[in-house]
Amino acid sequence: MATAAARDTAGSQAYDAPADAGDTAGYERAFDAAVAADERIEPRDWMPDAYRATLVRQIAQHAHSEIIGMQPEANWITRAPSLRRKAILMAKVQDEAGHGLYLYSAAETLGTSRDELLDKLHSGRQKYSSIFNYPTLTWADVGAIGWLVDGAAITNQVPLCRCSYGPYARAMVRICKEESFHQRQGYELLLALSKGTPEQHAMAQDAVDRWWWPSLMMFGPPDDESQHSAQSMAWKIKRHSNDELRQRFVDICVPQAESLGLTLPDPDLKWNEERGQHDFGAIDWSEFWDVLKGNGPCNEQRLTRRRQAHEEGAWVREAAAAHAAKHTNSETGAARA
Ligand SMILES: CC(C)(COP(=O)(O)OP(=O)(O)OC[C@H]1O[C@@H](n2cnc3c(N)ncnc32)[C@H](O)[C@@H]1OP(=O)(O)O)[C@@H](O)C(=O)NCCC(=O)NCCSC(=O)Cc1ccccc1
Repeated sequence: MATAAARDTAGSQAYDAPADAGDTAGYERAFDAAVAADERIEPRDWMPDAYRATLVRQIAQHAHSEIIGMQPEANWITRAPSLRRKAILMAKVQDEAGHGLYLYSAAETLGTSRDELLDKLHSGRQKYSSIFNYPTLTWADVGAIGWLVDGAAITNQVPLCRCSYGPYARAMVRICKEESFHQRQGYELLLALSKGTPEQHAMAQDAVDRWWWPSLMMFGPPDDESQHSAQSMAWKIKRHSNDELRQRFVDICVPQAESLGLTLPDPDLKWNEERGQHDFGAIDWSEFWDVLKGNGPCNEQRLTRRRQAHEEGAWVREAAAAHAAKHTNSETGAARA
């Protein structure tokens, strides 16, 4: 059997599949053995239908989050306080579009088309991250998104670089590198505000107060309410539970908040010597489920804008398809001649 590294360079190839193509139990055993041995599953490998469906669900939701996630920050591009900040923010928002595209491509390797996924997003049949249903009220929110939202995204996504499905795992490597830059720019932006005038400091604190709890919700429901975690962890799609990653994020943020000179809005947040981790207050899960149902402050605005952008982009898709067809025809013509 090829090692994960060898398979990464070799591209798509089947793991040790049974000789008899009708031997479903044999395929299942080979798939389970490949997952147990930490091998990568590649697009042409046999995989259980439910594994494929779980990946499409998660990767599509992830891709949609990147694309919808462009909106809250793009809201501030025209109002960035300096040319430097504007250039950084434009680069960040462009990176997010790129992440969405890698992820849609990864989902396409599972036999689902991008049109189908976008249609499901636009009709509300597939989700995107709850976090992007909150408004960006001040410039400091751009910093809070970078520090907290990108910070939470990295904490969740670094383990996904070891996901059992090859195309998703490989997409995550580059995405995590770029998210790391995003997180640092958010931290640096908040630090500048925190050390600025009393008004700027207050604006930074207010942004952190509003984004802290929704950032903790990004990791998903508590483990005992997470319907997909057990199976996704058995398949090594997810490597850690929602609560484990949430705890890791809290422990990372506490010293960073101190260095920023900002406080986290949780009176119950304190170091637990025995556990070697921070205790933190109760999350308002009713708010989370309500946002998922479409009742967050910006759900309607985000989806309306997305549908509108898709319609406005129709001519670009048509022109690209016409160009590709012309190119293919002229190549075919050249080959005939
Ligand atoms: C951990 C989890 C999100 C959820 O674990 P699972 O095992 O999949 O589910 P579980 O059983 O625990 O949940 C039960 C139900 O609840 C749903 N649900 C749960 N949580 C959420 C939520 N927060 N929002 C909305 N829905 C949520 C879940 O889908 C399921 O519903 P379903 O049955 O599908 O209808 C997982 O899918 C994952 O790691 N995804 C990849 C990472 C990813 O997508 N990152 C996105 C942010 S990227 C970013 O931020 C970059 C950026 C930064 C700045 C600016 C711009 C861009």
